[in-house]
Amino acid sequence: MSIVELSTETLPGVAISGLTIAYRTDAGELAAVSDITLGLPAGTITGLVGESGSGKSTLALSLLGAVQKPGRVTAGSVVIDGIGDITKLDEHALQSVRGAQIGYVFQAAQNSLNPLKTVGKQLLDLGRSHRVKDLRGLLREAKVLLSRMGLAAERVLDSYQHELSGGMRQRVGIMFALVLNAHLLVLDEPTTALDMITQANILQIVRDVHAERGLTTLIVTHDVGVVAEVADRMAVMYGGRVVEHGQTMEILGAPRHPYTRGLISAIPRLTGPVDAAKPLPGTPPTLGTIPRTGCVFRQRCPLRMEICDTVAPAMIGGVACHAVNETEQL
Ligand SMILES: Nc1ncnc2c1ncn2[C@@H]1O[C@H](COP(=O)(O)OP(=O)(O)OP(=O)(O)O)[C@@H](O)[C@H]1O
Repeated sequence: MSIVELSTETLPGVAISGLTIAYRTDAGELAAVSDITLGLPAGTITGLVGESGSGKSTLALSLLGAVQKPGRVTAGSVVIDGIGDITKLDEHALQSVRGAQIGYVFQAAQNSLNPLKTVGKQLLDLGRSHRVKDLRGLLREAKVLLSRMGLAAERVLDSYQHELSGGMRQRVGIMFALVLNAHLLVLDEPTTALDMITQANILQIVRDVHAERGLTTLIVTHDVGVVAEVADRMAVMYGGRVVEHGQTMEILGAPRHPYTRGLISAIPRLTGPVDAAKPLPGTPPTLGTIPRTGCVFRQRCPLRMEICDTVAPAMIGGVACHAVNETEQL
């Protein structure tokens, strides 16, 4: 195996359509992700951003067919080029695509290694579980990736989790996500809990590996700064819905949805007055308090209109907001 050059036709794009994912709770089955339609164009990095509880991880898990009980996909599809609708695959088929075609690094990847086995041993386990015949080739590929990420490959493969720093474990997680040559990469909060320098370093690695390998990447984060740093495109989630999506530079330069505007003006700047950052008033909804009719953002919205109480705004031109759509049509 080696790092391969891919033509754009072979890259897997993803089409999420009308996707709804609900969790069973004491109060009944409640949607954590509601009617999301979103494309991840082949070869791009998409940043999925939103506050805690907005449904980002649930959406990311659905790309791997890995939504866990008590959760389930209740409507819609996730079609990955070359794989098909992942929501329709059985567990056996899912196990063979996970890792091999879809690489992933989940939240808390820093603690997800097996503490009792060296990294190298875990790599061989991964290879065997995917019936890789050339295990030497797999080790070679892992070493290439680890060195590429600035690590002493031999030493890392011989190490146990506790012998590696948080940033090193994170890079090991990325190696595991890519070593089977996956072309779709899902990263959930890959830099949370890392210091600024290590965070910048990991993001640089994500950008480089993405470009070198021609990946399609989804990066989940609560940090708009991370999106600004790496993502070509971005999608903003609130209360289980995507409220705005498009090119990162366009959205950051001129956010249209009132929630996106709030998110961006809440970021403290390095320059300028220290009190210039304006936190969004109010708190985001939880699974039990997401409004089930009308707009999910209306309780915190400065542009609220009567229709927002009863009708969920459709996504028009990349933004789902009655007020914005009305103003832009004038
Ligand atoms: N196993 C579960 N059972 C019940 N509810 C769940 C479960 N997992 C998540 N939820 C709920 O679904 C909603 C979305 O959670 P999710 O983890 O997808 O959000 P998130 O945006 O990724 O947040 P965070 O950044 O805090 O992980 C939340 O209200 C959460 O409490």
